[in-house]
Parts: sequence; C-alpha cells; structure tokens
Amino acid sequence: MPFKIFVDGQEGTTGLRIFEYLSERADIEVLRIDEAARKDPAARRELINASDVTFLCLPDTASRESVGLVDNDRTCVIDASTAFRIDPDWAYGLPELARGQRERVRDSKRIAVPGCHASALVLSVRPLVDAGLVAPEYAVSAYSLTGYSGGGKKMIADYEAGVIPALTSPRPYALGLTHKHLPEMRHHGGLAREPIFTPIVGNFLKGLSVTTYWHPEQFAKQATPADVHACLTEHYANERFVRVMPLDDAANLDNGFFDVQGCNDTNRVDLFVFGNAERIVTIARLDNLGKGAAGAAVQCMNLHLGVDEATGLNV
Ligand SMILES: NC(=O)C1=CN([C@@H]2O[C@H](COP(=O)(O)OP(=O)(O)OC[C@H]3O[C@@H](n4cnc5c(N)ncnc54)[C@H](OP(=O)(O)O)[C@@H]3O)[C@@H](O)[C@H]2O)C=CC1
Ligand SMILES: CC(=O)N[C@@H](CCC(=O)OP(=O)(O)O)C(=O)O
Repeated sequence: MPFKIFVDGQEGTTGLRIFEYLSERADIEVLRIDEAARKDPAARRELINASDVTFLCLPDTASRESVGLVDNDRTCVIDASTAFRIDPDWAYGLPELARGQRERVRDSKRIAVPGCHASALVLSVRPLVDAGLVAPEYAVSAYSLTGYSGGGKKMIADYEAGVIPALTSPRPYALGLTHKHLPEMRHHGGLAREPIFTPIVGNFLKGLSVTTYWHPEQFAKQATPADVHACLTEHYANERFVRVMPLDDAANLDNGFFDVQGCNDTNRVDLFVFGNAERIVTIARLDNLGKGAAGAAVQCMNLHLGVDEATGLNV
C-alpha cells in the first residue's frame, strides 16, 4: 500500500516542487484537491485527515489554520512556514543539527521545516557551539546571498516580468535587522542572542549561501581555521547531505569567485572555511528550493516514514 500524501498549498513555489519530487515515486499516492476547493477548509480537512503525511506550503496564518483541521492522531504534518519552528511541540526538520535530532524528526507527528537562510546559518554555527569552540554569547554576524524564488510566487513574477530596473542588481533587505528567521537561528544555533543578519536577493532563480564572520580572538578557546574546519568535518562525517569542503578550497572558486548556485538541484549543503589567524569565514551553500525548502521537507518525510532518507533526492 503506498503512503497517502497531501500537499496543502500545491500551487505555490514550495508545494509545486514537493509535488515534482513525489510524482515520480511508486511508494507514494498523492491526494489531489480540486482546484476550485484548494482554499476551502472543509475540503482540506478531508484530505489532511485521509493522509499519512500532509505538507503545509502556505503562509503562516493558513498553516496554523490547517493544523487546527487535523482531527486524528495518525497524520504527520510537515510545515514549511515560519509558524512552528521554535515551538517545543514541533521537531525542527534538520536531522543533521545535533545528536538526537534525527530521532526527534523520525518520531514526531509535527515537523517544522527550517527557513532556507536559517538552515545554512545553523548548520555553520551549531557544531562550533556544541564543541565549546564558540560560546553561546558570541555575537554572530552573517549575510545571505539568495535567489529570488525564496520570495515565493509574487517575487518570482516580479523578477521574471523583467520590467523593474532595480531588480537587475543585488538588493540587500531586512535592514530593520529583524528578519523572520532570527528566532530559529538563535534557538537552534545554540546562541544566547539573535545574530546580525542581512540577506541579499539577486537576479537568479535559486541558490543560496550564508557567510558567517568569525573573530578567532573572541572564541571560547584558541582556534585556527583548521580547528574550525576539523570541528565541522567531525560533526558531519556521516551525513550524506552535508559536505565539508577542503580548507581554503581555492579549487572550488572560479578565479577567486564563489558560485552561489553550486548546490542547485540537489538536497546538499556544502560548507566552506576560509581564513587566517586573524579572520575566519564559514560559508554554507544550498539550493533554497532543495535543502532550503522542498528537499528538506521530503527528507523529513522519508525519515518519518522509515524509508531511505535520500529516496527521490539528489545528493
Ligand atoms: N520559497 C521558498 O524558498 C521557501 C518558502 N517557505 C515557506 O513555505 C510557505 C509557502 O511559501 P512559497 O511556496 O514560497 O509561497 P507561494 O506564495 O509561492 O505559495 C503559497 C501558496 O499558498 C496558497 N495559499 C494561500 N493562502 C491559502 C489558504 N488559506 N489555503 C490554501 N492555500 C493558500 C497560495 O495560493 P495562490 O496561488 O492563490 O496565491 C499559494 O499557492 C511559506 O510559509 C514560506 O515561508 C519555506 C522555505 C523556502
Ligand atoms: C528571497 C526571499 O525573500 N527569501 C525569503 C526566505 C525564504 C525562506 O526560506 O524562508 P521561509 O521558509 O521562512 O519563508 C526571505 O528572506 O524572507
């Protein structure tokens, strides 16, 4: 018997991508909602409760509404929105995060898929905090370069219309320094305070990298770029979806330039460490629609259903 899966928000950017992943799988039966009824709570309630797993690919308010429609204790809900990412009753859908996280995701019926920027930052920071190299009080600063698909249907339409001149160059945003991913960055990064974080959206569809700045003299214990690199390498040694690249990986640069799109169409995160005795940066690269959203959601579903975590995903 195939697993029954419902995608609430099937017409959106994340929903469509999840649909693509699932439609090629023989072990999955996708429950489809009638186009005209896709925002109707009664129709959604029926399909949510008929499913083994429901993905919510909706704005936060609609996600909360959908969770309220679950009236059985069998359906697992995997939510792509920001609504539940630091809720203690939900598992944060990043199995690679820390010891025990994979089991938490596997065993939970409520899984919150991390934000794309947050996945990249948290995967860069958390092992350093857990290893005691960075104190929780460390003042983390980071920026993200992201493709425009992260902004959903409206932003995609604006960029692809090609009529707004300002969209041809990179645009920093969230300059109120209260980006919606800060709470999960703090909470799951193991940090005492929220980072200073400024994303920049560029004129390309997908691909994301978060660069985090480190001052070695502010570490909890003395450490070089090689120590940071060794810490990340050890933490992710058995992870299929996280690659720690060679220290100061010039071979992966094009004449010194970094490729933000290098993980596109995969569910992979590539982690880089560059630096010297005075200054270090880590860079985490992913596909914001892959490991940053739909790929991560499918990985969590696989884990929860007890099938191979990488089923249907490109490493
Ligand atoms: N894009 C990305 O890279 C990522 C997005 N996310 C999160 O995933 C969620 C979806 O984002 P994204 O796919 O980008 O957004 P989109 O705007 O592309 O899609 C959202 C979809 O939800 C539908 N919708 C809105 N309200 C309701 C409702 N009440 N009932 C049913 N459907 C509804 C919309 O309908 P309509 O088509 O009529 O507008 C649209 O199809 C958001 O919470 C976002 O934060 C998470 C990680 C990354
Ligand atoms: C370019 C762009 O606007 N990106 C979105 C992030 C998309 C994402 O992963 O975050 P959510 O899952 O929290 O929506 C932003 O920075 O708000």
